[in-house]
Amino acid sequence: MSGPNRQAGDGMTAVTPMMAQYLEIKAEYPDALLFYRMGDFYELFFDDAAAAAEALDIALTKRGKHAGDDIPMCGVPVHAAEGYLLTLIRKGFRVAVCEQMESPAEAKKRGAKSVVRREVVRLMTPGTLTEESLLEARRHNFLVALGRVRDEWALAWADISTGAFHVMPLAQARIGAELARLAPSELLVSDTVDGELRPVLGDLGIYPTVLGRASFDSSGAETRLCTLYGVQTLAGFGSFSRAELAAMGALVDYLDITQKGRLPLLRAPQRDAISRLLQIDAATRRNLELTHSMNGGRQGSLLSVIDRTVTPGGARLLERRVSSPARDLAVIGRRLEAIDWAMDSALGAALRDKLRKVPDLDRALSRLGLDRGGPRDLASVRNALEQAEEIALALGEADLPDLLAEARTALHGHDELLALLDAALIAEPPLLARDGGFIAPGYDEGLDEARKLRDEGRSVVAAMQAQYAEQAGVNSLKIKHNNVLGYFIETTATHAEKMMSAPLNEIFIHRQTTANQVRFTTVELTELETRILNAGNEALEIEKRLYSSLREAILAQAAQLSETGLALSEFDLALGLADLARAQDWCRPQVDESRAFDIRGGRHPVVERALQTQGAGPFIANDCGLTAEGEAASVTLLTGPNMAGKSTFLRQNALIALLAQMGSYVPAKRAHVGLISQIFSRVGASDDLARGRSTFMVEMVETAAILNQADDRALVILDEIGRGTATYDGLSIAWATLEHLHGVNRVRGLFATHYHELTVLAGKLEGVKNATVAVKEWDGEVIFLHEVRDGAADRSYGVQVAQLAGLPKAVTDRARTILDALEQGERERAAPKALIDDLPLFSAAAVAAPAPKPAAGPSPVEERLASILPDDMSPREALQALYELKTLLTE
Ligand SMILES: Nc1ncnc2c1ncn2[C@@H]1O[C@H](COP(=O)(O)OP(=O)(O)OP(=O)(O)O)[C@@H](O)[C@H]1O
Repeated sequence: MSGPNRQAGDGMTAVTPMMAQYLEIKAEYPDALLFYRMGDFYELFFDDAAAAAEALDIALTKRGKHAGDDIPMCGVPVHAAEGYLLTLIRKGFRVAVCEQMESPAEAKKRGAKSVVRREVVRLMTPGTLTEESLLEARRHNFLVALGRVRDEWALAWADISTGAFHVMPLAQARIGAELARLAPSELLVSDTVDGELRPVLGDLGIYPTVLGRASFDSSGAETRLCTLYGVQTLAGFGSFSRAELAAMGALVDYLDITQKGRLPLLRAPQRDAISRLLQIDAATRRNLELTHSMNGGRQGSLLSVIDRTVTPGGARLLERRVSSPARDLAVIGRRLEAIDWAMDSALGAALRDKLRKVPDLDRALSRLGLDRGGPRDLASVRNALEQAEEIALALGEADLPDLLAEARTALHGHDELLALLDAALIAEPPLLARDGGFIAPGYDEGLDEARKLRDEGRSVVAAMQAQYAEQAGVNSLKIKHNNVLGYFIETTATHAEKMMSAPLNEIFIHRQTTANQVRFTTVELTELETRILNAGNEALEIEKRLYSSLREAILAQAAQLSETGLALSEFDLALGLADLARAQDWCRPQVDESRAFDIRGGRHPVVERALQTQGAGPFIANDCGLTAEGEAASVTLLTGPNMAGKSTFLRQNALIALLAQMGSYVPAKRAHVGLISQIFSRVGASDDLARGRSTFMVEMVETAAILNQADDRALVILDEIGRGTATYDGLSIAWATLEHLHGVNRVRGLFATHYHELTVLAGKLEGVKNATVAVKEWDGEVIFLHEVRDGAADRSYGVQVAQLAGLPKAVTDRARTILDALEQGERERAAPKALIDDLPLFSAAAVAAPAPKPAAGPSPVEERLASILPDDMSPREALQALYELKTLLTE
């Protein structure tokens, strides 16, 4: 065998003990980057190193060989690891953190070649974070699990950084909408449902974490949940379906895996019922920009303009309310009463000042629960309780509405814990318990004693320095301390000579000579050092013990403490919404069982805010009357020029409905909203090429969802449906859609369109009326008044708007000529009115008529249909096939 080959062969066999350990651990975490602790660094090897180096933009080096090849390596210092972890998690990686479980010295005791014992202590994933620096304070971080047992489905979700834990049974068709509501940071699915749900999840941009089916086993789930809560049976929490158990069990199993057996504090699971929530699907959420604007950020969303909360907990409560408005009159009423009180209360400003000082109680608790906290988290609990106490005191016996009266009760009851923390902690403790220095003097006698010894020792050092300086006759002599030598005496080389010769050399023992300095010690100094060290260590030990007992005391009351946290958030939210309502002149909506929808002087909160900040003139308030009579529908058909404000008007009414049902005041002079079950909002034709669908296909898929799901309590907002295709197809589809919504779904709705032909429906269908956004024409130009009035628009003003947009004058002049010619041609051919009168107006019934049966054998259409395999088609191919079928039909 030749030399080089032999060397490669050696490389194959010579796996170092450390590399063997690395490979063994790595094999357990194939889907995660392994942060392998080596001294002060986390090192990554092989593919992990390449991926991390690229993602973190750090140098990729190499270390040793494996199977004859260089081992790629990169590393990050432990003290700066959090920043790197944040980047990796944001980029979608999961990270297994592997620590050294013993010191190298301990390993050596087992034999010279022993490798330090290492273990993965935590698997970091986007849904299981607790670190302040890795989380957004004002947002939830939901880990969601989707369970299924036969035809039953359920979602369970938890935010381990706050302890929230919920479960909800749901129909398969609702999965997309509910996931859009929760916006999970991480979704767990079983490998058995993964494939089936890929399209839904893909649409939402969710890449699930796929677990084995054992994680979703519903009987194992019961055991896991009982262990988590330390109970014999789950009966005390309610009775759960198999699917709900499967989802909750998988979630707890995953926490067990990622937290390595250290389970977070989770509140008792709370069942949410879809029937109690206003239903909003994913497309509507996007379209109404509830918590994110179209460009993805929080800026420009409804949430961003209504958030006046002053605590992170309050902000998260608001996010929950905006994402999940209620459908329950009692719930809405209670929330509105809380705001009524906050509007009138003279205490408001004082309470908000106190709330501003409330730290993030939920997240501090969660870190303490996972034993990832520190003295600062203890102080957060103390500070929150202190403010809770002060707020309760300020409220006194004030007459509060139910919601806040209950919250006030939850503010109390922590006197003992507060007194304990108050006595035990200094005002501003350090982040980590490691170095001590957080327990207040006077709290623990033993600690005070040890600290005294340690500190006295330090003053003895100062005295000793003066004494030695005199003895040696060297004024510049200093006693210093470093981690290598401990305490030592230092002097310049010029004076050292004297100290190294008799008689001084009997006292001063030489330790080290550096470039300019010589260092000594003495017997006395060494003894003193030992005393200081011992006292210091003892103080540290005592502090660590006290830290644990304070942590225990807090955890013993975790459940009540999180109630207190929620109570503070309720006050914060009510006061925040009241402040907003006062500042922006919002009104209290009347919400009841009727089918009313009557808004006077309504405004769009986000557009109005934008106009305010740009100083671009006032927002024009508009009325909207969609009150439905009896069982009938009530639809307003809105026509008007481009840029007139149609979309704004449509959305503002959907937002007012949503705000009213989340239990907030609304941007209007007056608002009467009969309970709404679902809100649908669609905009015609926005391209969705990223998901491989044509503009028109998206529009139709979304319209289909509405026609299939809307009930007579739905509010439907359609903006230019049908515009993504040829004029007559579009008009026909818009026409039939409107008829269906009116006759079958019987919704309350707003329908904006450029098809002026549709306006004749107002005369034909009871419950459909016309409205238009007014403009003035002046000197050939349009002036937008943004006023919604009864009646239909006479024309589109498209050419004028194009002119405003800066199209060259030659083009707009030519367009005007063409438009005149077209309009004249149309008038001469046949009045469109005639065409419209011929159409089967109540075609919802006509559509239901059975299609004529073919005489014999399959028709070409049927043959083609039979050959289609929908599962194998992309949306684009499906659309193509649809066109083919249509052509075949006409042939
Ligand atoms: N009520 C209003 N008061 C003041 N300004 C308004 C009002 N409504 C809309 N605007 C302004 O007009 C702009 C255009 O509004 P919007 O997008 O709603 O028009 P549109 O009729 O839907 O237009 P298009 O048909 O071209 O989509 C808005 O960005 C806003 O600045």
